[in-house]
Amino acid sequence: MGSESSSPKLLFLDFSKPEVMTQGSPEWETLRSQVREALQEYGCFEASYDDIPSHARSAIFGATKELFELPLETKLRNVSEKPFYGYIGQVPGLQLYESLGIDDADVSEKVETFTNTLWPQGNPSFCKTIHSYAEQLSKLDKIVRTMIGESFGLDKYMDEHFDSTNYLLRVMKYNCPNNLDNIALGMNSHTDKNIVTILLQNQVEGLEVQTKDGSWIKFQPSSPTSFIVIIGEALNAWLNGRLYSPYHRVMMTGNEVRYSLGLFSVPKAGYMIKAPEEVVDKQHPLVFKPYDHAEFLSFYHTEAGRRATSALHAYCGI
Ligand SMILES: O=C(O)CCC(=O)C(=O)O
Ligand SMILES: [Fe+2]
Repeated sequence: MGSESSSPKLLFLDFSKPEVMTQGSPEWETLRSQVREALQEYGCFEASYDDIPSHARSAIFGATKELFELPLETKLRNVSEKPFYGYIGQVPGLQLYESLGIDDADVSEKVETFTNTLWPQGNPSFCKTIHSYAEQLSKLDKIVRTMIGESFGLDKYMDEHFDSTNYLLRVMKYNCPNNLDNIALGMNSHTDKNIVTILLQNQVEGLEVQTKDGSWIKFQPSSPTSFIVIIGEALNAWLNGRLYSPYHRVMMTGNEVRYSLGLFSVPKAGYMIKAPEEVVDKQHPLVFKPYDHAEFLSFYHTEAGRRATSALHAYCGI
């Protein structure tokens, strides 16, 4: 146990079969238990999801490259009043990493605004590719959340829950380390603070996920078309800590550039994340006071928030 060579693989769950996608079918219920099991144990799983076919995946990586090839001064136009939603790059200690954020990427007018900021003359094919990817993948996010909600008996809260979240698409590039054999940090170890994250990477590996016992699993997809679903602290807080929100990081080796896309479901400002009574009992006493995600993020981005082992516990732990 514990060594990287013998480390377990993440569970592989198949969201491609139509029977599985019919809410209430026996296949749906089987998958729902597997989702719950995977998220309790690892906080993440590998997913196959054919609703984004291979030509759409090629298109999204084409659009991603096109975006990163823009001059730096153009990419810097991607700004946002929300911290860390805009362009990020040239960060000291994180030189390989560069990313841009598209808020409300499932809403076509928002993607159009983003596109026109970077291409004032317009770029309809980029716009369409990004929007249809986000829109299609948001369905997988909703399936996963519906399954989790059902498995905890929270069906009656789901409409409000979905209405209180939106989607950020973050497009990421990790340059390769200069020296071969030189492992380099692509992204620091962190937990996601949002609800659910769904990642797609090009063929270049690098993502590692920490298990409860502290060992690191390298994400080695069973298929190059797989997604990885990771849950964030906001979902775990809503569920009164009943799942596990894993630390993960990106370690780069070799001489190929890694591209990845993360679709993040995020609580809207003003939505109080409060564990419903169904998930609180004697065995599971309340872990967090109700909190507003946007206010928590402001704390997280302070010195005290960054230094805390768990920023969420420091902010609103009981
Ligand atoms: O690029 C990846 O695979 C991981 C990205 C990630 O963890 C994040 O953006 O939160
Ligand atoms: Fe992450």
